[in-house]
Amino acid sequence: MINYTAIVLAAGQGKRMHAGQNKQFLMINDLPLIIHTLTVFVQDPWCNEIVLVTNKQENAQMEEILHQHQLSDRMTLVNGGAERQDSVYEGLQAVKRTNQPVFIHDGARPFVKREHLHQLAEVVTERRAGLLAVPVTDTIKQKQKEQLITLDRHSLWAAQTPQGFHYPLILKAHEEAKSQNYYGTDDASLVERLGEAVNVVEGSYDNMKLTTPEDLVKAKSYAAHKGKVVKDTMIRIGQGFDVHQFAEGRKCIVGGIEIPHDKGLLGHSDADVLLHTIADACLGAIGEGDIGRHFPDTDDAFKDADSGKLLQQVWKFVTDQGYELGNIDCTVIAQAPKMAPYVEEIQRNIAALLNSDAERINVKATTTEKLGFTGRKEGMAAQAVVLLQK
Ligand SMILES: Nc1ccn([C@@H]2O[C@H](COP(=O)(O)OP(=O)(O)OP(=O)(O)O)[C@@H](O)[C@H]2O)c(=O)n1
Ligand SMILES: C[C@](O)(CO)[C@H](O)COP(=O)(O)O
Repeated sequence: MINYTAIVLAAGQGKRMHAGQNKQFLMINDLPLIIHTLTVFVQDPWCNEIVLVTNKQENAQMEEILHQHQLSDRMTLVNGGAERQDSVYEGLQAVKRTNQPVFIHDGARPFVKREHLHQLAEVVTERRAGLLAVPVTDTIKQKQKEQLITLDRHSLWAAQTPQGFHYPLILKAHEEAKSQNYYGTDDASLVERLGEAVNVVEGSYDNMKLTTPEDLVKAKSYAAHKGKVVKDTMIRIGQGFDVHQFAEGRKCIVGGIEIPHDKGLLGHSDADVLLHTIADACLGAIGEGDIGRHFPDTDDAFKDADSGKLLQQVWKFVTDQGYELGNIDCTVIAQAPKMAPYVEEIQRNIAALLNSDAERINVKATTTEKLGFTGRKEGMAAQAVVLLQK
């Protein structure tokens, strides 16, 4: 997972839309245009910062619709400038996470696909600058006096947004353009002026920019038939529960961490009660049964197996189906050993196993007030809930 910041531009006037108001507020079926666009980023687990650039006169209206759609606390609002480029500059000033890729995106492009956002994040991380673009499909001609001269279509691409950059690079590009009073029609062109390569990620023709009334008709039809971002998100939830008894001469491994204790957990594998529970919750979420079905305790291959490796295999089933982690919440139930000193290390270890980050994983521990088998220190139990999304 690569975290990125999204600057979403909504401070224009939408004059070419001829709607008598900023096109960002126009309804595409049941949602305003800008809510469609923001939802893509709000729902992308890779996006951990959103800066929304608004028109000063429209602050109250924008705040109202953000509030209506429970998005107010997910983003920083900043006022834009006279031209798109001025608005981007204001957005850049408001970015807090300057050590991760920053994407600049038109609020008027509501249908960008998550897979392309992730490809862009990878390209920017490796090569500092990138943009989404598509090969042109019309024959493009250049007007020279009264004639149209045909250009070679094979080398022509239509630039889209987002365009993504290392923060210091795009800031420098904008500062240079500002000091020279140079205006370009996109951000990549400002970076090109510095002599830096901007790498292409082939996007989708669905990532249209709503500019004219005809575009609005197309967007409504697209949203109605297949592109409606809110309803297309698949969410799956799974829960797990597991118990292992204590035994002499065994290691006490919980969440992949060996915990000092006079007894360990008994099982066919390393008996990591917490990782088994999480694996079960993941399998439950994708409707794939439980770990007993995939790694039977009658199979010698799994004798003393490292449960971290089993969880990684389970996680591959999950990611092969296109899901990503929303979050995991789990509870270790044990009278002893004391778990609190190990909780953070366990969270980090689970995050590493799932190629995720520790903020998405919450591990709690409880005793059972000396009641039951855990209270009598005969064993340990664990529960987990996992949320997956794609
Ligand atoms: N001063 C400006 C101008 C444009 N934008 C934003 O940049 C995006 C792309 O610009 P465009 O499609 O040209 O939008 P408008 O400027 O609103 O449209 P028009 O040129 O027709 O007035 C839009 O999301 C728009 O809100 C902006 O934030 N600040
Ligand atoms: C940035 C852009 O969307 C890339 O295609 C485009 O250049 C914006 O142009 P606009 O005239 O400001 O809409």
